[in-house]
Amino acid sequence: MAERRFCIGYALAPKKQQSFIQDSLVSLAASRGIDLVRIDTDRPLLDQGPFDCILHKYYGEDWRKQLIEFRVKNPNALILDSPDSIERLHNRISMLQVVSELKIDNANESFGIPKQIVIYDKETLFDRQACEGLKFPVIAKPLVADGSAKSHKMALVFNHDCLNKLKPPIVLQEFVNHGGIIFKVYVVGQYVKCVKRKSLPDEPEAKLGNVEGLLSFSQVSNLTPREKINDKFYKMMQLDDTEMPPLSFVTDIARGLRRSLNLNLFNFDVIRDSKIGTRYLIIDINYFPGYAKMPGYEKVLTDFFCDLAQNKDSMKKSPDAKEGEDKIGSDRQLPVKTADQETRKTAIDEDDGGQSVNREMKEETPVRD
Ligand SMILES: O=P(O)(O)O[C@@H]1[C@@H](OP(=O)(O)O)[C@H](OP(=O)(O)O)[C@H](O)[C@H](OP(=O)(O)O)[C@H]1OP(=O)(O)O
Ligand SMILES: Nc1ncnc2c1ncn2[C@@H]1O[C@H](COP(=O)(O)OP(=O)(O)O)[C@@H](O)[C@H]1O
Ligand SMILES: [Mg+2]
Ligand SMILES: [Mg+2]
Repeated sequence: MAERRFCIGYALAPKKQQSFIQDSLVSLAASRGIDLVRIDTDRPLLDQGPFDCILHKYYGEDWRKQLIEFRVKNPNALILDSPDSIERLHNRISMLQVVSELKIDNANESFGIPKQIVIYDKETLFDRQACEGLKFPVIAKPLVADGSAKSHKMALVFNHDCLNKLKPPIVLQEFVNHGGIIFKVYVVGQYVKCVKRKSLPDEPEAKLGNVEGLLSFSQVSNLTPREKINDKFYKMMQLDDTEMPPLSFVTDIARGLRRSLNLNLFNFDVIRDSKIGTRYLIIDINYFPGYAKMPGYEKVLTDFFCDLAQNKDSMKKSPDAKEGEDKIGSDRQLPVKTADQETRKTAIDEDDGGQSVNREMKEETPVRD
């Protein structure tokens, strides 16, 4: 009898397709019975396939409608992830709301989000009262985080007078000194990996040479060294010497976020408050991030796809998904392998191929079925 293969159709923007769909991933997945097939987004989705699963980072009303139709015609197919769940990450306020609602018992470390306010119009920007209680410097971030270049354009603002240079709607978030290092926590289903990256330098380094009171920047952790805001600072700073956050703590947060966001594929940015060394602040959550930057991403993703293939048949509707609701995929997550506990692998390592620690961890039910 012919081998039963699991077909995953992917719909990705060209840049994403180029970085994520590498030959090494396609061939490893194929060797384990998973076919990765490109979806032509210029053609109707229903004319393509058949697909057991759709993997997508693709937007627009038309695409959403096509996914709804696809779901009606293919009730057993998985859609990763639900457009509704992804949507929540497209607004920098709703994105971080889940963090504030998360409860994790940890005696040594604490977590939260930096103090922030949202400004919808120019008048409020001039209103000093609106910013009362907010300490400068602040980072001004576009409210919308839809993946456009514009949505990554930030400004470090040193005083209230400079706010008038900004274009609402924006979020003003207190800048927190964090030693110039950011932790990026990648989540792929039950798998969690934390890496270090360079970030904005602490004040006053960030302010050095700045006379305007406002410093614009974009995608700091992805910049080449030449483009770094203050290269001298990074030379002085030792990325290698920075201690990682405790593995179990990061994993607990990742697990909690995965449940409440109802997403399988995301990462989040965490900084450690230099003033309170045990306080961690989550500043950003991204859907389907640059996984190809994770060493060994092919295996992590292939393992995840194989888990999907194995567990697909046992996936059920979640109790809170109403019939006919415009929820695609959000009612489907990978069920746990045992009734209430399972062993899973969590990895913490350095971004640039440094030391890597893999630990087997016991965790409670990581996802609901
Ligand atoms: O392209 P990459 O590999 O830098 O990945 C970007 C992510 O970088 P990261 O994995 O966190 O280092 C990036 O993360 P940051 O916002 O830089 O924290 C975003 O997830 C970005 O997607 P979008 O533009 O917000 O839709 C991601 O871009 P897309 O590839 O999804 O367009
Ligand atoms: N509250 C903050 N305090 C200090 N640095 C921050 C803060 N928020 C963001 N940053 C820095 O700005 C960068 C971009 O901000 P982020 O919210 O992650 O936006 P993006 O979605 O474009 O990645 C972060 O990677 C970090 O270096
Ligand atoms: Mg970020
Ligand atoms: Mg982001």
